[in-house]
Amino acid sequence: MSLVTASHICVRFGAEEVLHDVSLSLAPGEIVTILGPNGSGKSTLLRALLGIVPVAEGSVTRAPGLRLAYVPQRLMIDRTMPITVRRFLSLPVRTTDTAAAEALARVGMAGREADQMTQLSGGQLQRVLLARALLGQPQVLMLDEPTQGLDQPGEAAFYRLIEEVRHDTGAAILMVSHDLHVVMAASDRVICLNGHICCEGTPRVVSTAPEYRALFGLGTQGALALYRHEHDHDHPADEPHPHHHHHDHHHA
Ligand SMILES: Nc1ncnc2c1ncn2[C@@H]1O[C@H](COP(=O)(O)OP(=O)(O)OP(=O)(O)O)[C@@H](O)[C@H]1O
Repeated sequence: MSLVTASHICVRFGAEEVLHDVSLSLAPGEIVTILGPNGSGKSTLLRALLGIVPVAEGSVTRAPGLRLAYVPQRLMIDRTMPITVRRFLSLPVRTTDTAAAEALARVGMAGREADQMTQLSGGQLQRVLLARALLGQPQVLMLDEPTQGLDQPGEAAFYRLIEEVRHDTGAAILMVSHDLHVVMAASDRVICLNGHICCEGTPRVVSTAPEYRALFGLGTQGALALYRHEHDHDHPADEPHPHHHHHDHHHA
C-alpha cells in the first residue's frame, strides 16, 4: 500500500526543468530521506508531493483522506512579536491544553508551554515544530531539512526522536537532508536526487554507489566511515526496522 506516489513527474519553473522523470512512493511506517546538493530539487519534490507545486508531466497521488503534516525548511517567525510555545501550537488550528502537553512530552519538551518561541535553541525549535506537526495525528510527516543548523549530537538526537515517532505512531516519514551523515542510520531508504533520481536504496547501498560518490565527491568519506561503524554496530542487517524501538541505541 502506498500513501503518496509520484509517477514520472517533471517540474518546470519557466524554461528550467527542476525535476525530471522522478518516481517514488511512500509506504506506511517507512523513513525515507531525500539527499542531494543545494538546488537539486529536494524542496520542490516535497512541494510537488504535497500538491503545492504543479507538475508539468507525470502525476502525484495521495491516498484518499490522507492526514499529512509538512514542516517547511524555513519558518517565518516575526522576531518582534513574542509568541509562546503554547500559542504557537494553536496556530493555525486551536488545540487543547492536554493535546499540547502530550505533544510536547512526546518530543522531550514537557512543561515548556510558557517558553518564548524566539528564545528556543535550534534543536528545541525543531522539536516544537515536530510537536505541532504531530497534533494532527499525521499518517505522513514531511520534514524539509529538520536538522539544519544542529550540531552532530543534536542531529543524532533528532533522528532518534523521529524513529520513536515512527514506532509510536506508525507514520511514514519523508525527510530532506543535504549531506549523508551518521544520522542516516535512521533511514530505511535513501533517495539521492540531482534533478533526477541518481540512485536509491538502503543508506549503505547509496553510500557506496558511484552516482552518489560522483555527486558528493570525497569530502564525505569521514562521515561515511563513522556512519558505517555506527550502523554495523547497531544493525547488522540491511533490512528496514519498522517495528523496533531504537531510542536506547547510540548512533553518535
Ligand atoms: N517557485 C520557484 N520559482 C522558480 N524557481 C524555483 C522555485 N522554487 C525553486 N526554484 C528553483 O528550483 C531549483 C531547486 O530548488 P529547491 O529548493 O527544490 O532545491 P533544494 O534541493 O531543496 O535546495 P537546498 O538544499 O538549497 O534547499 C533551484 O534552482 C531553485 O532556484
